[in-house]
Amino acid sequence: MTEKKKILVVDDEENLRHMLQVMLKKQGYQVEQAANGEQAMEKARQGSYAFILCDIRMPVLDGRAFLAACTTAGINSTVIMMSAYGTLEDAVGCMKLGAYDYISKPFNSDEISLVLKKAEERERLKDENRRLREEVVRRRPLGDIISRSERMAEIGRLVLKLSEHKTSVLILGESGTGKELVARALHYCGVRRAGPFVAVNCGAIPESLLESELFGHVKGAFTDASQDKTGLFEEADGGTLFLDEISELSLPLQVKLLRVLQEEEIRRVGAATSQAVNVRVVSATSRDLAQEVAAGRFREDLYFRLNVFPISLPALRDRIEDVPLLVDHFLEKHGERMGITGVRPSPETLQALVRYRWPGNVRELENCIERGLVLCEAGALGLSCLPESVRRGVGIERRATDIPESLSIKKGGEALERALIVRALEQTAGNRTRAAKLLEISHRALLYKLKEYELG
Ligand SMILES: Nc1ncnc2c1ncn2[C@@H]1O[C@H](COP(=O)(O)OP(=O)(O)OP(=O)(O)O)[C@@H](O)[C@H]1O
Repeated sequence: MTEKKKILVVDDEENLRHMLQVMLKKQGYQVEQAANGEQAMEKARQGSYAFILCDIRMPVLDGRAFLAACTTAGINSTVIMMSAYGTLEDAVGCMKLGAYDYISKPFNSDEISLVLKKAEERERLKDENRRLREEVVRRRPLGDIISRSERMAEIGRLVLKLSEHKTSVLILGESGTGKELVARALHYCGVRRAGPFVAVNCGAIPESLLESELFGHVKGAFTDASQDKTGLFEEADGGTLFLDEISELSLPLQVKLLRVLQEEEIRRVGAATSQAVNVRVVSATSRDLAQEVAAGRFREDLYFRLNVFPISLPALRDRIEDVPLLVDHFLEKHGERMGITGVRPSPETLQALVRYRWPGNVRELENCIERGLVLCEAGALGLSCLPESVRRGVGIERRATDIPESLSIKKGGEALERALIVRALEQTAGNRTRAAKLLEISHRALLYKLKEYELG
C-alpha cells in the first residue's frame, strides 16, 4: 500500500480548515492544520508535507511572508494559495514568490481535487526528469564529451577519479579543445554536482573589475559600490569555480588568489573580515603556463598550487579519428534544433573534414557543421557546404614540413612513418583496421604506433 500524501492546511478560519480536512481525507490525503503562517512554519520545519494549502490574508504571518520564510528555510513542499474574493492580484504575486498555483474561494471538492492532481502530476514529472538525468549521467558519465580516441578515454578515466576530490586541476589545451566541457564533467560527475558550477573567463573582464567580480565588495568600498556585492567565489560555495584563461590574471590578483586557495577564506573588497568558502577550483589556459612563469608573468607559487593535477587536452588534429564521430554528433545536435534531421556527409566531405588541420579545434568543427546544415540540400552535406579553407584541405602541405630539418635518418624515418599513419587515417575516416591494411602493418602494431606518436 502506498503511503498517504501529507497536506498542511493553513487558514485563520476554523470552519474552512475543518471543511477542507474532511474533504481531503475523503480524497485519501493525511491532513494537518495551522491557523496562521507562524504555526505553519513550525509544522513545515518538522514534517515533510507534499502540499501546503495556504490562505493569503492571515494574522501574525500572512501567506506572502510564509512563502518567503519557506524559501529561506529551504522547505520544498508544493504551496498552493487560497485566494478570497478581491485577492486575485495577491495570488498572482504569490506565484512569483514561488507558490505553484492558486485556487479561488469558495471552491468545491472537485476543484480542489483537480488542483492537487495537477500538482501531483507535476511532482511525478519532476521525479521522472531527475531519474532520467541520473540515468543519463550513469550511462554516459562524461556527459557531452564525445570521443573514441584512447587519449581522450584516458582523460575521461582521470576526470572520473578526480571528480571525487577537491584537488586543484589545471586543464591545458588549445582554444576549442573542450576545456570547459572537461571542467563541467569534473563538477557534474562528482560529489559536488548538487552544488553550483560557476565559470569565469579571466581574460574577458577588465582588470579593474575582476577583483570585486571574484571576491565581491561591500557597499562604499569604491565610488561605484552603491551596495554589497557577492563575488563568484561565494556564488560557487559548495561547488566548483572554473577560472578560464587563468594566465590573464594580473600579478596582484594572482597573489590574492593564492591566498584564497591556501586559506580557503575570501575577503570582500573593502570588508574588515574574511569568510570561509568551500570551493573547488578548476583552472584552464591555452598558453604554456610554465613559459609564463619563466617569463615572470605568472607566479611560480600559484602555478604549483593550481597545477596539482594537469590535464592536457590533445588538439583535434592529433585525434583525427574523433572527427567522424563529432560530425555525427553535431549533425544530430544542431539538426534537431534546426528541424533538419537525417543529414549525412558525402564521402568527399568526410574526407575533407578529416584532412583539415582544425586550428580552432572542436569549436571550429562544430561551427562548420552548423553552417553546413544551413546550406545542405536533400539530406546530404556536400563539399559545397564546407568553408573554402576546409574544402581545400588547408594544412596537408604543412604536414610535409613536419619532417624535421635535421639529417638524422632516425628522426626523418619517424616523421615519415607518422605522416603515413595520419594519411591512412584520413583516407579511412579514422578506421584503424582499414588504415592498418593500407599501411601493411598489423592492427596491433598500428595501435602501438598511434600511442608512440601520440596520435590517438
Ligand atoms: N569532445 C567533445 N564532444 C562534444 N563537444 C565538444 C567536445 N569538445 C568540445 N566540444 C564543443 O566545442 C565547443 C568548445 O568547447 P569548450 O568551450 O569546452 O573549449 P575550450 O577549450 O574551453 O575553449 P576556449 O579555450 O576557447 O575557452 C563547445 O561548444 C563544446 O561543447
